Amino acid sequence: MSNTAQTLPSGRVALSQQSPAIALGPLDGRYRPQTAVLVDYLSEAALNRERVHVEVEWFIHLCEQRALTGLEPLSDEQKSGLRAIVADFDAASVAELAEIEAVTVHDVKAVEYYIGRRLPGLGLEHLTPLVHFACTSEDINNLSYALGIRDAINHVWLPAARELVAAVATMARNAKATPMLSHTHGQPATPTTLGKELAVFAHRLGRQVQRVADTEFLGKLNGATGTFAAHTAAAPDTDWPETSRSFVSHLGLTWNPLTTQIESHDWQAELYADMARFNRILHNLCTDVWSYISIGYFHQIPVEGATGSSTMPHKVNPIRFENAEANAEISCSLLDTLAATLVTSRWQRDLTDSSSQRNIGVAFGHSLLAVSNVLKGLDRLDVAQEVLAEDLDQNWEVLGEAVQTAMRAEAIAGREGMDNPYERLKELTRGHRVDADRMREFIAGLGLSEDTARRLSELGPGQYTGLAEQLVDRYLD
Ligand SMILES: O=C(O)C[C@H](Nc1ncnc2c1ncn2[C@@H]1O[C@H](COP(=O)(O)O)[C@@H](O)[C@H]1O)C(=O)O
Repeated sequence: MSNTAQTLPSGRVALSQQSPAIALGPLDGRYRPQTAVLVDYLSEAALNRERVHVEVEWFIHLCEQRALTGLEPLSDEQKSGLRAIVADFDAASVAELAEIEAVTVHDVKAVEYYIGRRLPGLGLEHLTPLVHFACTSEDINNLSYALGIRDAINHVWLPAARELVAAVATMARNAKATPMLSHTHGQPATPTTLGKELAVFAHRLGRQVQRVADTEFLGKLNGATGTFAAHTAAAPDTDWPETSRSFVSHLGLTWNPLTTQIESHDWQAELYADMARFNRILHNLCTDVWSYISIGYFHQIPVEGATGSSTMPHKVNPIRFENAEANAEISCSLLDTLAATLVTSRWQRDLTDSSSQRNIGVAFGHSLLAVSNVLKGLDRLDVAQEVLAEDLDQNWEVLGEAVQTAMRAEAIAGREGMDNPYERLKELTRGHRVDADRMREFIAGLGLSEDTARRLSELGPGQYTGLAEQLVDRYLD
């Protein structure tokens, strides 16, 4: 249903009819400055440009391979003329394709005609039947998507994700020796360091980034039902599987030899599962940092001129982390849907993948937005050392674990009087606040060996951080 009226029934201006066009979705509207970079790889226009690219390269490949009687390798001039169709693809090309597609009602057929229109200018009119030769649309589509997704990953998503991992790792190193009370189950627990906790996130995110970087981008070109039927009917003497393999490899993709009409999309499902996992770990980082901000462990550095709350002037809200949470969730829901549905296609094909793959850029865009907001948010955090120290000092009972474990070691070494260590510490600490004096007095009265007693007496909650600092040094990449 289209609404072409300039005015709505309410008398309001029809925003849908304004020029320049007003976006429906936030990625092309409010958030466009952060996400426009993906338009070059994952927009419909980029898909069509990639389709032109694949058709042109297949045309050149068939000539180079002399795959049909009468074909000769093209001259350098002819090849660069063909490749210029791809290089020069612009807004006018988008409009022309739309005009052709309005007639064909078939997007890939429109690309074929678009290229065909340009062959006379290159002295190649006699080779018009070679455009889209023996191809089904999916031969072109799967390769075009694989190339667009690969480039979006390599040129956009991975650099952003790596920048984020590096930023978290830098924060982790800077805070590797900053003691912090832990909160397992939300309750005071064995202290750690802020840096070690951030290192966990850098490590986790880094693993997912590596999985994404290792993605195998598969492609196929084998005709309407994956059998090279049309190819062999037309030219039985050509080694079509090899011609297909060398073509797909020449594009920089991994050849998939066994498919139905469609490339099975399993590699996409694998990639989206990894990206979704990255988003979820990022979401976990956001909610942890948000919580640390809320209990004062981080100060947020106010942005000059910015407003926190429209009514409460004192506030600096953690909006970057909240925005990232929402965008990570939306990205995950799209990635999950794509991963779950793309692996299924009825019999030799149904067209659901065509419609759902049009949202790949949206899924990537929301993930990119989440990453960009976390980067901005982290950049405006200061560690509130005094709050961290004060919280540790209020929770001396967390040393109960240290004392009971040292007592066990003493008992195993044969020292008398070390009975029921856990129970004795439980009696002292469970549900009670224990201050420094009480804990030290208790330790002094235990009858520990001189060495252990000295070591424990030097321990406060701020020193009971185990190997946290060394773990950051040794294991954070
Ligand atoms: O090579 C072929 O085309 C073979 C054909 N299968 C198709 N394969 C790929 N694309 C096809 C197919 N069929 C339609 N279309 C065109 O896909 C477009 C779907 O539009 P949208 O739902 O917006 O993604 C829209 O442009 C459709 O016209 C078959 O019969 O098996």
